Formats: sequence, C-alpha cells, structure tokens
Amino acid sequence: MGSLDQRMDKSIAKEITTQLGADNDDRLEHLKAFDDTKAGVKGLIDAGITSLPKIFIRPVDELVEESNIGRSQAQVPVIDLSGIQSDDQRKRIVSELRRASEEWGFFQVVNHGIPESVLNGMIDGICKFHEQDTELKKEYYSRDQLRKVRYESNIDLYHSRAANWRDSLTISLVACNELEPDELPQVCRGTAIDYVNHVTKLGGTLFDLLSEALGMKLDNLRAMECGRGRTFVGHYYPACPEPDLTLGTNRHTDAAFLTILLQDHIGGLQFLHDDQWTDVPPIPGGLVASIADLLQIVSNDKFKSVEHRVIANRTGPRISVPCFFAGAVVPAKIYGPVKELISEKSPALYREFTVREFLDHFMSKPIDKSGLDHFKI
Ligand SMILES: O=C(O)CCC(=O)C(=O)O
Ligand SMILES: [Fe+2]
Repeated sequence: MGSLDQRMDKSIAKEITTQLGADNDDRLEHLKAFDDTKAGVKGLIDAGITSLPKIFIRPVDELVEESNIGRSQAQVPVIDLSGIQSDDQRKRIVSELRRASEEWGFFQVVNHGIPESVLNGMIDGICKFHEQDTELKKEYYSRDQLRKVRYESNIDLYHSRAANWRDSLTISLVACNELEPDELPQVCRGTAIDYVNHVTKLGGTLFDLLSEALGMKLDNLRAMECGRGRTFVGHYYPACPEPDLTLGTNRHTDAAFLTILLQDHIGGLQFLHDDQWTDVPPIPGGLVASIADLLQIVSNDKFKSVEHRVIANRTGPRISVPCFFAGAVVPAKIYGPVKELISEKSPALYREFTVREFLDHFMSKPIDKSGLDHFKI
C-alpha cells in the first residue's frame, strides 16, 4: 500500500467514481470507465467511496419484484461423506444425495477428505490475490474467455442490467487438463494447485455417487467425462456501503454439471427453495455442492439446477471459490439425456449438443435467464 502507482490509482478511481455516480444514462461509458481502471470493485473501495456508483444499482422493477419473494428458514441438507468405503454408509450417502438432488438442488458436504488447511489456504490465497498491489493484479485483467488465468470484475459487465459487487480471478481448465505453476499468480500459486487437485478428486467421487443416485449402472457420469473441463473462480466481495441496492451475484443457474463451492465465514449465498430465498450458512470445513444445468439435462429433469444469488453485505470482504465441472469441451463430446433414463413413459426432454454449444449459448444470454429452454425438445 501507499506506492506512487497506488496513489495515482486512487486519484483515477476517485474521478471515475464521481463519473459513475453522475446522473445521466450513458451507461456504456460508465461501464467502460470502470472496466478501464482494471482495479475492480476493490479499487472503488480503496478510493473511499461511501455510496453506490450508478452502474451497480439494480433497476426499480427488479427491486420491487424481489421484495415479493419470501425468505425461508429451511435447512439445506448436510451430507456426511464419512465411511463411504463401507456398503451401508455408501447406501445412506447415495440415498441422501438422491433426495438432495431431486428436492433441493443444493446441499453441503462434510468429512469429504479435503484437509481444512487446504480449504483455508485457498481462501487466504484468493484474498491475497485481490488485496495485492493493483499494478500486480492488472497484468491478469482480461475479458478474453480463452485465457487460462484471468482477473476481471463482472464477467457479464456489458450485458447485465446492473453490475455485481464483486471481482473474480478465474482459473480455467476447460480446454486443457494441466496447469503449470508459473501460469498462476505468485501469491496463490501453491495453495491453488493443492486445492485444484483435491477438488478434482472430490468431483470424481461425487459424480460416481450421483450416477448411483440416478440408478445408472454402466454408463456412469465419470465415464461420460462430466468431471472434465473445470473452471475455478475466486470471487472477492468487498464490504458494500449500500447493500440493499445491489447484489454480490445476480440470480442465475450454473452452466455446468456440478458446482463445488468453498465459502468463508461471512455468508450471503442463497438459493430458491419452494420459491423462497434460502440461506446456505457457512460450515467450517464444509463445501457447498449444487446441481447445475447440464446435470439437469442429462438426468432428464430428475435432478434440479436451482437459481441462486449472493446478497451484498456491509461486512467484508467475503471470499468464495466455486469450481464448475463442465464436461469434456476438447475433444468435444455430445451430451443429452442419458439413454438409460429415457423410456416411452419418460421421453427425452432435451436435444443433444456439445458443451461448447451450450457455453456459447450461456454467454450470449443475460446471466439471470435460464439456458435450458434453448435445448428443450
Ligand atoms: O459466491 C458464491 O457463493 C456463489 C457464486 C456463484 O453462484 C457463481 O459464481 O456462479
Ligand atoms: Fe452460481
């Protein structure tokens, strides 16, 4: 902190903050000015803003609609993976997983085998990345989806109706399997590699359990390479001066098969259950798992991909690290409802497609609109 560059950044960010707050609707210009700082939402906070720049304020119709959605006290299922090697315990786990995937779409897993030190190390590494000198972060700032490692604020900045109060570091293992250590930012290099390896393994375990939960025998999800094409995203949600006017993450479903998410102790993640926002409270050592769009499709709607969001908070920063398992993108594999799950009584609800086609469609639509309809028969 306090270098000349950083002080220059602060004065630029202050100027931009004033522009962003200006009462005119030249939104694109404001978005570009914000994007050009390459300092993200964190940069606005560093510049000392005390009110929300206009680009982050949600449209009135959305705020009104939102106020009609209730809050639920329902408890998201917690699945204990201990004893998974024993037949009895595995049966219990599979049956809990089936219920959670059919009725909730969201659940937490504990005793999953990833040491707490690895989880805490990842949270710490992501926090350090976002809190390092802006000049060091800037070299990673990019909107090029093909880059393996990139940092940006709001992946859908130019498409959404209101920007989200968060910055993100993306590590994409979609087009390749391997990650060279020096491709990663130095501050989180060791911890990120450790975490990626552990979560990749846990993903394989969960896909096997989910195959069993779907009653599949031979053609299981692991064999379909659902666990390939992973994207890890290290979100940083700074403390927000006016949390009621914006969101940390807009409501959406995930464009993947499965998401495994690590969150710190702050909280704010919510999903829709019985049409009400339901909290996913942080559990020390636990991980959140959720069914995403592609698993809803291959399961022919047996499993549900549910909408979720993150509320903004006066307290922060909040760190979360979702890993999206998106299947085999390269070489392209064809996905659609699994043959074993379709019959005369239960015909295929979706057509076949490649993940690339799915992801391209996902990126071309507003993030808060479901991508599933496009592939419905
Ligand atoms: O930060 C979170 O808890 C959720 C983020 C999320 O839903 C996403 O990145 O898709
Ligand atoms: Fe999500």
